[in-house]
Amino acid sequence: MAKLPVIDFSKLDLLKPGSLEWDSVKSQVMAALEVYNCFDASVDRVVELRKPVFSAMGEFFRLPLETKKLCESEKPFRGYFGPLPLGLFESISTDDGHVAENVEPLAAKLWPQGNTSFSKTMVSFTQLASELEKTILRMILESFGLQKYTDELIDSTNYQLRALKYQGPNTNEPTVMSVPHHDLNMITLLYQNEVNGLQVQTEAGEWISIMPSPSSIIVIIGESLSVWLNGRLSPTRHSVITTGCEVRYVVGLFARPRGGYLVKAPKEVVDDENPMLFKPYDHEEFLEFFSNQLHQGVRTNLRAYCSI
Ligand SMILES: O=C(O)CCC(=O)C(=O)O
Ligand SMILES: [Fe+2]
Repeated sequence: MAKLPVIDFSKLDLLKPGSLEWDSVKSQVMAALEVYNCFDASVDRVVELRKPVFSAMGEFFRLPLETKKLCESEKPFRGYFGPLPLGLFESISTDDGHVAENVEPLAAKLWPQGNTSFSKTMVSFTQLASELEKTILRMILESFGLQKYTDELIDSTNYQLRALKYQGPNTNEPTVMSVPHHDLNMITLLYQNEVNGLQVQTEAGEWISIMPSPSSIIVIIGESLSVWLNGRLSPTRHSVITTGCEVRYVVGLFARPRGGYLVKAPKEVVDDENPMLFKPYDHEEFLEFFSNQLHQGVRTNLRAYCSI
């Protein structure tokens, strides 16, 4: 069975644009995306966060439902605490989760006596993941000759932190927890506990099961990056299928365009041979449309929403 390429990002802090090391990692990234639409970034520094992150998430998800619901729709938090089909899935998100001041109020709301280790741990993860995301984004833009747009894109990114919990389905029958989909944001980074389940579809259409190591951060391309690149990269189609009774925890960084920023393909990727495929759009406006449609039982997709 095909295996996702593993790319060594252990020298993340030392990788500098223009260096030989940078160019070598960049070409591995582009080669992996071309075939797999996805790759496994190996980051040794995340291993020391593994225990604290999953124990903080366990502490959060074990809180009573009424307590978790306190933060369900209060900005900068967004929660989902079921009921979903099967009632198996819960999640909580924080906008700009790399900023301690955004995560601390969540801990203060949930634990009246405070819980500084929860916010510290989650913020440390988001900071590390956002550094990795910026590096990968810069490499992708450079390889399309678009590096001058890197700062503009980074400045207009919301580094959303998301914690996900999947209850085990209590059966050995593979059970679909998340149907095949594309993420809507620019880039998603996923870090999971020992319970596997993520599957991704290669460019040739083959589905592969992801078996990450403790240092693996899985890199997924979302639809808005594909739109911004005028289709130069395909978004990663993926799903979650699990078995057994163990809880699956995933912490993710969902880098997405801020409201007010017009997502528009730069002129360098538009020419006679590559006409503009998508209308410029505002991501927050799209998300509002998306969520209204979802309430009516329709899952739209971004490329259809803004296609010309
Ligand atoms: O659980 C995972 O590994 C993937 C989650 C996912 O696809 C999503 O939240 O969009
Ligand atoms: Fe996803």
